[in-house]
Amino acid sequence: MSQGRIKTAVLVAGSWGTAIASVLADNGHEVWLWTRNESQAAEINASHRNSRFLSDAVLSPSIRSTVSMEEAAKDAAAVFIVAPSSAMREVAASIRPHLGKDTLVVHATKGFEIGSLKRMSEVIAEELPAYDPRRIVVLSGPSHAEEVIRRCPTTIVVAADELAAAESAQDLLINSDFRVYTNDDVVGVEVGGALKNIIALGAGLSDGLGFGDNAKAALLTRGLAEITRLGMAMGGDPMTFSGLAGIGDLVVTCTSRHSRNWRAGSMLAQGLSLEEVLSRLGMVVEGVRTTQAAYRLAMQYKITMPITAELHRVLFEGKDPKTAVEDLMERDRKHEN
Ligand SMILES: NC(=O)C1=CN([C@@H]2O[C@H](COP(=O)(O)OP(=O)(O)OC[C@H]3O[C@@H](n4cnc5c(N)ncnc54)[C@H](OP(=O)(O)O)[C@@H]3O)[C@@H](O)[C@H]2O)C=CC1
Ligand SMILES: O=C(CO)COP(=O)(O)O
Repeated sequence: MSQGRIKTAVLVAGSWGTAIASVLADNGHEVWLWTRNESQAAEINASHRNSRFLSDAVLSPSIRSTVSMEEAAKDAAAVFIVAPSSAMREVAASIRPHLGKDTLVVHATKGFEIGSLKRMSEVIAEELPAYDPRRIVVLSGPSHAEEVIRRCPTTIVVAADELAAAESAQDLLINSDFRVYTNDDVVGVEVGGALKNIIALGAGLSDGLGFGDNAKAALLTRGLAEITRLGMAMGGDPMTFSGLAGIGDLVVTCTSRHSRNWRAGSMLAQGLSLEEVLSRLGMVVEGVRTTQAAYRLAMQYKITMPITAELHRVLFEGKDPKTAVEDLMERDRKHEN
């Protein structure tokens, strides 16, 4: 079901947007990579590099970068929004005047809007009121940009209420290095992709404190239990959390040296403040805001999320991480399920 060469726009030119642009270019599509940063656009166009975010990669010369949203999005058959969750509403609103009725809208952002606690597809639907929300596709799964750009074998999932939209995204992205599955559980895929970052922060803390592999396995397993509980309460299919957007992404983010969330946790364990950690990393660490959002969502849905609650105390209430682990271990005894 190939769509042939089409015009695509990727917003924005961070690590993940640049990697997705590269997959689209590898598949022969016309790719416009939008950024708000003129010097970054100039570097991508002249040197085929995005040195701030993917310093080792040489990009396809066919990727063109622009600071003009009109140039990127006008007449595009597919628009990929790959902004941090904090910028999603602003970026989605900025494409509204240029979006065609039949344009495919895909987002690859992992987080919630902090004020409204909305999922990213809900934010996009609000900002694009003329667009059929059933056709908004979410892209998620275990996929570090640093490996995708090197064409390491990667599997991801694309989900939409209207399966044909997910299949269109699958068709645009799939190749022999990048295997794309479809799903119709938008809620589960979005919630799984967002919440795993909380557990990855915890895994980084645990590793940084030298707690070993048993502790990490415990965090992954009990973390998945929390993710599944909240995800199901929000309407997700339990099966999704055993898939790429659940356990798949949880494993890669909790174990990979590429993960910014894991690295942030391990730096916190060294005693750095949250502000210092974020400024040293210089890239988005979604798990910080997602911990705030999930803490509130857990209260809203009356779900027990002990790891999230302890991480919230460590990040925002000054609790010592070692005491947080002791408190987790000394909770009332429980049946596993
Ligand atoms: N990196 C990865 O491997 C993966 C990331 N993701 C998800 O993708 C999303 C984006 O992350 P990632 O690409 O890694 O982030 P990066 O930190 O690599 O890049 C963030 C980008 O967002 C831009 N930006 C921030 N605010 C705005 C704004 N208001 N308007 C326009 N541009 C803005 C930044 O531009 P500037 O430089 O001008 O500040 C920068 O280009 C996150 O939700 C993340 O969880 C998902 C899978 C893999
Ligand atoms: O979502 C990711 C991999 O699938 C990226 O995780 P980090 O944001 O922790 O680097």
